[in-house]
Amino acid sequence: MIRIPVALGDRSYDVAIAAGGLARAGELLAPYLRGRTIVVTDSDVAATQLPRLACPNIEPIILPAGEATKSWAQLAALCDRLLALEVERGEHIVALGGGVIGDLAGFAAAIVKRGMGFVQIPTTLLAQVDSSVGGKTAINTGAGKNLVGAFHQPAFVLIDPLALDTLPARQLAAGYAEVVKYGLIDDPAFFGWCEAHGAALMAGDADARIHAIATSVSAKARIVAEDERETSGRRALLNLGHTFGHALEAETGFSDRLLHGEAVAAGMALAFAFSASTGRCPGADAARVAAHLRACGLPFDLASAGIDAAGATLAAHMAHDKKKAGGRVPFILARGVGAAYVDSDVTLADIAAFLDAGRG
Ligand SMILES: NC(=O)c1ccc[n+]([C@@H]2O[C@H](COP(=O)([O-])OP(=O)(O)OC[C@H]3O[C@@H](n4cnc5c(N)ncnc54)[C@H](O)[C@@H]3O)[C@@H](O)[C@H]2O)c1
Ligand SMILES: O=C(O)C(=O)C[C@@H](O)[C@H](O)[C@H](O)COP(=O)(O)O
Ligand SMILES: [Zn+2]
Repeated sequence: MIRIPVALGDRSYDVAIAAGGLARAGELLAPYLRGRTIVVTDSDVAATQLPRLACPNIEPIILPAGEATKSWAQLAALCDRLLALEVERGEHIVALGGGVIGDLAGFAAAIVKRGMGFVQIPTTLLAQVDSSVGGKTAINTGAGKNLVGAFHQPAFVLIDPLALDTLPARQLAAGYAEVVKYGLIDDPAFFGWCEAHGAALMAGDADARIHAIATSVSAKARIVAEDERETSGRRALLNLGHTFGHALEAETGFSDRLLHGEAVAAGMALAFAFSASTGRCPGADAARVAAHLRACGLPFDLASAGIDAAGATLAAHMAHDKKKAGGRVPFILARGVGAAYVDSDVTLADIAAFLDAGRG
C-alpha cells in the first residue's frame, strides 16, 4: 500500500493507494465508521463496484449517473436523504464513485448539520488522480460549472486501482487527460513518461496505472498544501485547460456529449496553441501536446471536441470563471511543456479572436 499525506494542518489526511482496497475497506475505514456505512454512489457504480465494498451495515444512497447529477435538485434530495437517516455531525459519509459523486457528496457533507465528515473512495481514473484529493466540492448551475460549492476536505481517501477494471474506455481516456495535466504544469519528465507509457496504462497495465495515480496524487497534494483555497495563484495551475474546458462543457449543457476530462484535454491543447500563437511557448511544444492527446483518442482542438460555437459565445461562458478578479479572467498558459503559469494580461477578446481564427 502507498500512503500519500495531504498536509493541511488540522485538516490533514492520507491518500491510500491499495490494489484490492475495496475488499479491505472495513478495516481501512474503521476509524471513520460508527456501526454503519452511509455510501453515496451512482447507478453505474452501484452495479459494478458497490458489491465489492466490504464495509459493515451499508446504507446505500444511489443517485443517477452522469454530470447532470451535480445539480440543486440532486443536492437537495441527497441532503434530505442524509437527514432522514438522522446522520450525526461526527459521522462520515462515504463517496463511492467518480468526480460527480465526490463533488456532490462532499458538498452535502460540507453543509448538512453545518458540516460533517466524509471519505472518498474514487472509482474513475479522473477521481483517483484528481477530484478525490484537495477538497473542492460543488454543483453546476444555470450560470456555469461548479459555481456553487465549498472547500471541504475529506478525512481519508482510499484508492483501489482495481476498481478501474469495469470503467468504460471513454471514461478512462477522459481521466487520463487530468494525468497528462500534471506533466504539463511543472513536470516535463512525467509528460515524457506519459508519452512512453500512456498506451500501456490505457490497456490495463497495473504498474503504469499505479505509477500514474501515485505521481498525480503526490503532485496534487503538494500544490493543494501550498495553496488550499486557491488564493496565491499556485493552486490555479491545476486549472490548466479548465477555463476553456468549462466553457466547452457549458456549451454542451453539461451533457455526455463532452465529458469533463475530454473538455480539459481540448482546453489544454487550446491553452498551448494560444501560448504558441502569441509567442509565449515554442510551437513544437504545442504540437507535442496536441499529438499526445490525439494519440490517446482525446479532443485536441474545437472541431475534435465537436464544438462550433463562436469565440464570443465561449468567452461569455468564461466570464463566469471563479478565478475572475477585478473584472479580468486569468488564464493558465504555458512557456513550454512543464512550464505552466497564470497569465492575467490576456483578455477574453484576445481569446475569442484566437478561437475564431483557429476555426479557419
Ligand atoms: N473536485 C475536484 O477537484 C475535481 C477535479 C476534477 C474533476 N472534477 C469533477 O469531476 C466530474 C467528472 O468526474 P468523472 O470523470 O469521474 O465522471 P463521473 O463521476 O460522471 O463518472 C463517469 C461515469 O463512470 C461511471 N463509473 C464510475 N466508476 C466506475 C467504475 N469503476 N466502473 C464502471 N463505471 C464507473 C459513473 O457511474 C459515470 O457514469 C466533473 O463534474 C468535474 O467537474 C472535480
Ligand atoms: O483541484 C483543483 O484546484 C482543480 O482545479 C482541479 C480540476 O481538475 C477540477 O476540475 C476542479 O473542479 C476545477 O476547479 P474550479 O475551481 O475551476 O471549479
Ligand atoms: Zn478537472
